[in-house]
Amino acid sequence: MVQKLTENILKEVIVRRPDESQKGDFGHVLLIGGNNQLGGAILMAAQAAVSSGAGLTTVATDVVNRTALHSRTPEAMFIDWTDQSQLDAAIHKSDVVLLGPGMGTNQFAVALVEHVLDLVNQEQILIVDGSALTIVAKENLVFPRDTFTVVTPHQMEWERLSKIKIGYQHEVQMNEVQRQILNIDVLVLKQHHTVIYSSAGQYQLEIGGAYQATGGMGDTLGGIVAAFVGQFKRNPINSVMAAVYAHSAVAEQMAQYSYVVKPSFIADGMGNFMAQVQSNI
Ligand SMILES: NC(=O)C1=CN([C@@H]2O[C@H](COP(=O)(O)OP(=O)(O)OC[C@H]3O[C@@H](n4cnc5c(N)ncnc54)[C@H](OP(=O)(O)O)[C@@H]3O)[C@@H](O)[C@H]2O)[C@@H](O)CC1
Ligand SMILES: Nc1ncnc2c1ncn2[C@@H]1O[C@H](COP(=O)(O)OP(=O)(O)O)[C@@H](O)[C@H]1O
Ligand SMILES: [Mg+2]
Repeated sequence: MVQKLTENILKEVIVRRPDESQKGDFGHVLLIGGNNQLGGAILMAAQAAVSSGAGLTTVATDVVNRTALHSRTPEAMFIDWTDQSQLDAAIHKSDVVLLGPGMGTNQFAVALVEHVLDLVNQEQILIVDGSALTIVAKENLVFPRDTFTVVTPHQMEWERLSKIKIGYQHEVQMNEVQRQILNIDVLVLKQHHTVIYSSAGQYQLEIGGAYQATGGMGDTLGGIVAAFVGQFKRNPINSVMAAVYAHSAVAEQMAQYSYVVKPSFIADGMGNFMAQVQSNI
């Protein structure tokens, strides 16, 4: 049975930060993506991660994106994704890896996805989105069994992965067997009124709307999810659900005075939104 995802999830997850704390306590997030054509995707994810409270954010991307990253989000660190030793060191240091926004699907991207799936360990959280999902589907790769894995496909990406056609992707299709075969811990099946499947049950978002139908909206969600699971560590499933709710709640607020809501505006609105939630506790 699909349950309604309510705003209560926000208060459960977004808690006051302890005074005795430092950036290392709020998650080191590594974002991997952005080829020489789709750099915007990883830039949006980076902006969203920083604005949603990731303690440290590193971006492994094509070198062509370095200046844009530094000028848009100087809080983020840069790694040239062809530098294998730097990349491996960054993967080892991170608490959360977001793999795929704007990555493209060429041979280099395929090898990179294989490498990252191989290297992540059981203490980390892996989020797979965008091109990386298309690669996993096309190359018949498997998600790591021991790493907590969150996937955030839109309906076509989910069709590629699960082989379930759009229109047949209702709740009974994502059962325990599929979860085990695909090694997915949380499936965020993005659509109008996104559905989230996990061992906690099936939850449907009932907020958000067509003002979100613009390129980069999912890339931004990926950054928010990464920041939330990185800093709110108590219950990763709840943290993913809170991220999904917050993303659309901010969009809904902005849609009151904007016909379309730019993904990067949602990123910028996150800090204020999270403060509102926390002060209402
Ligand atoms: N600024 C940037 O750098 C941006 C970079 N981006 C990056 O680009 C990469 C490719 O991602 P992608 O989603 O754009 O393309 P792809 O995986 O081919 O899927 C599209 C195909 O699926 C179909 N489709 C059916 N249902 C659908 C649904 N509910 N939602 C969406 N599509 C749906 C759809 O059908 P159609 O719209 O044609 O009817 C079409 O045939 C990825 O890494 C992403 O991060 C983008 O974020 C944009 C901004
Ligand atoms: N009509 C809509 N109503 C509500 N949410 C929408 C609508 N269209 C798109 N979205 C949301 O926007 C995001 C789109 O993700 P995705 O397709 O991955 O975008 P991109 O890859 O361009 O960043 C998802 O979170 C989806 O739920
Ligand atoms: Mg996407």
